Amino acid sequence: MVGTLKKNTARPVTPLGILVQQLEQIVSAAQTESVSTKFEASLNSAYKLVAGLDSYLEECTTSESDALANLTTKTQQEDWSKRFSDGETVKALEQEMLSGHIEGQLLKMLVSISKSKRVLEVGMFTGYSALAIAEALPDDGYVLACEVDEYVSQFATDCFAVSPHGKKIEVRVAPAMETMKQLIKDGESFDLVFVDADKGGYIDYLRLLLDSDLLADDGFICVDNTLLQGQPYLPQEQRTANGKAIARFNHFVAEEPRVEQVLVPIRDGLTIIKRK
Ligand SMILES: C[S@@+](CC[C@H](N)C(=O)[O-])C[C@H]1O[C@@H](n2cnc3c(N)ncnc32)[C@H](O)[C@@H]1O
Repeated sequence: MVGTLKKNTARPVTPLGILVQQLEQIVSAAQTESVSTKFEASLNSAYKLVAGLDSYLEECTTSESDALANLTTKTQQEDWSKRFSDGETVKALEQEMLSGHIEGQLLKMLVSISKSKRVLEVGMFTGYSALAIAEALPDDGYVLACEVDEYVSQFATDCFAVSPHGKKIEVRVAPAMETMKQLIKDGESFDLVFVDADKGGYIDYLRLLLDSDLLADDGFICVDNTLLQGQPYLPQEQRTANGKAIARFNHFVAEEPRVEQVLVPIRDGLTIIKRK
């Protein structure tokens, strides 16, 4: 039946998305204020410059697979706040956590260019990035996804089952730090580690990766949300707990002599890190 499924609209969670929303409000306020025609024209021009960017990136980037598009729709249709209030998820989750088309395609490119075969994901949610990465891996490639929440883990596993690449993904439901320590004991190592879980844990995850053999010698790490809605460079009093954690993490990375890194301003910021 058409029209019975709920599709929530995502709120902006990237510096660009927030800027577009703020400019929208200023453009609309300018219509009721007596501003000069020249000022209004410059404002509209600034608004168009930023408002068109995300959809242009979508247009110019290789399309996502049907499996990834369906996973996104399913994630948008879920009532995450009810799942949490009903006690089905252990954490308050939201559709905005899903990385999506552009970042997913970047991860796919990195996997395929680096010829990675084994990928560790720290923080899976409904599985968008895990499945995107799996799509770029060879047939014998492997993704181990760490996720603490049983509900999303099952949600993702159901989505993986309808993709031919789903068989490359193993999910471990436990705090990621526990899983990573066990993997070290088991002598496992990975070509790429994608960190996208609790922001307060980022420094510990990175330390563990650098102090152990969990990251292969020529492996690399991608860390998500390192722009955290602009909070790390905005005045300190505007920072949430996650904003403070990311500001500390970015500083830690910048001061860590064993690595080189680049913060790519895609979506909410993605830092790519490798050993020197
Ligand atoms: C931002 S979402 C991941 C999004 C996903 N990588 C994607 O691209 O669609 C973060 C996920 O990390 C999980 N998480 C948070 N803390 C965790 C922990 N300590 N160990 C494992 N997973 C954790 C949350 O339950 C949530 O599903």
